[in-house]
Amino acid sequence: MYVKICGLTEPGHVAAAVEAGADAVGFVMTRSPRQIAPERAAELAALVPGHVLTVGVFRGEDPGTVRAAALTSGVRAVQLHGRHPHGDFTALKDLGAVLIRAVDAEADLRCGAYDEDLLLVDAPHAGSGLPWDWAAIRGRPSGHWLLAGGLTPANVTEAIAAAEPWGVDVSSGVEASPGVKDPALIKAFVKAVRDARPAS
Ligand SMILES: O=C(O)c1ccccc1NCC(=O)[C@H](O)[C@H](O)COP(=O)(O)O
Repeated sequence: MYVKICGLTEPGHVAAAVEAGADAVGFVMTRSPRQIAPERAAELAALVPGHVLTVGVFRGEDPGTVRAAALTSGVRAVQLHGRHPHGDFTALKDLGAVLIRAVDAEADLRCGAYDEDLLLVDAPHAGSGLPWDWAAIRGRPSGHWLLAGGLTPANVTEAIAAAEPWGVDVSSGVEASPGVKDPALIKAFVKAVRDARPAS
């Protein structure tokens, strides 16, 4: 099961995510309590070993703005939240980055429908930390997709069993306070995911 830890802002927290065994780490470069500048994301991304995917997170920005931030930060993946048109993904293809389409459960849940490489199915308000009815989408998303929204070390086992995702993503659930990650919670989250078995 793939694990992404999102909303990292500090070198120590990036190190904690890598050490815990995360597959991907996210840097939010859009309005958020976790927002960092592309230049700061570049400093953090430089600390991440090659086997861990660095992801730049955006919401509603035009492709030109996303492209500039992705190039400055050097992230290897771009995550677009909201109802971006197909053309926004097409316009970013030549970046060579992994493209992640992040949507709520009401959207088209076929991974690849917008030429994206990965789908992320999230709560209606990204980064809110609010759980939602994960079981309601069981069997609907296709392809490689990540479940997000209100996950914590305590509930991620249940969420995986309910929705049967390919991977999971967390931000608030591994924080001591909004925007401040807790290394112990990061470690506990990754361990819980590694120990979890999707329901058969
Ligand atoms: O984290 C944010 O504040 C954020 C703001 C705007 C767009 C996206 C954002 N986060 C993206 C993520 O991938 C989060 O990890 C995901 O929404 C889950 O968040 P949470 O419910 O806090 O675990």
